Amino acid sequence: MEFTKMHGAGNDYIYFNCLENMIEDPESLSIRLSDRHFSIGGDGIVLICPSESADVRMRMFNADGSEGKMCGNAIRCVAKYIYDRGIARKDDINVETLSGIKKIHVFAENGKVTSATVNMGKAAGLTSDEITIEEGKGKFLIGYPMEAAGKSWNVTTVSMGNPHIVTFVPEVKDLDLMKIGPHFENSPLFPERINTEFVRVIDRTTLEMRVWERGSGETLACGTGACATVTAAVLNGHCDKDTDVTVRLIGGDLVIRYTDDAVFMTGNAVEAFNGNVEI
Ligand SMILES: N[C@H](CCC[C@H](N)C(=O)O)C(=O)O
Repeated sequence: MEFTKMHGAGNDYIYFNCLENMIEDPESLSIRLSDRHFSIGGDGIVLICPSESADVRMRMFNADGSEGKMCGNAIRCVAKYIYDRGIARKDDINVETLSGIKKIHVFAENGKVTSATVNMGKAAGLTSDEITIEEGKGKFLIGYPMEAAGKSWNVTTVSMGNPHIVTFVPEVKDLDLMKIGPHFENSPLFPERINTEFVRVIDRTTLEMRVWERGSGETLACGTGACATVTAAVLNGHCDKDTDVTVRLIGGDLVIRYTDDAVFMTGNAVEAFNGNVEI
């Protein structure tokens, strides 16, 4: 089957056009194809499916086969995919996700999308299924002391349609995420597991972030994670609302604007290559 390899700020997925036919067992396919040595390689796969209520429906699967409820970097690439191919050649595109319909405004040059701004919806607290801490159900937990990897960390909980915790640290470069990441991801505090962002505040409009993603490990960028990061920074007094904040990630920058009604994310969308794979 034909696939397209795309990335947003280096968060790379393998995309399949499922508008005509569905892929069986996407969970196993994601595990197999995400392997960076024995297959195409990626942070997971993304299926572009028909929708009754939007231009298309996005289903994304992490590298471990688990299905994510929302993916910020992937949704920009889905908008690029359908714009560039004339499936929906318009500046404002709607994409259905497991976390509702998201609106994407695309920026194109010579008929090809280069970047997009996504209305990621309203930031919220984690749902009662996502967290076992009573006071954290449905509300932001701000600076909650959490034990992980033999240390205590102050974390802030944020849902962007998928669950995140954000912790502010003096330095991110020296963190051994391969070692500590799984302790956060699999903490018993989060029954559906958790995405974790480690953040250094550079100034009121610039943050540096690394992420350990649920189901994919450390990725070069996380769109929902960058939105959770700026939300947590506003809640902790490090940044201002209604202001563009640049989140510096290993794979590139994302510009995030937190407002009380919605979080907006702007970033690139890049097509790397096309190919065919036995599925
Ligand atoms: N690992 C996430 C999904 C991918 C999110 C991330 N890649 C993004 O760009 O938002 C989860 O299971 O909730």
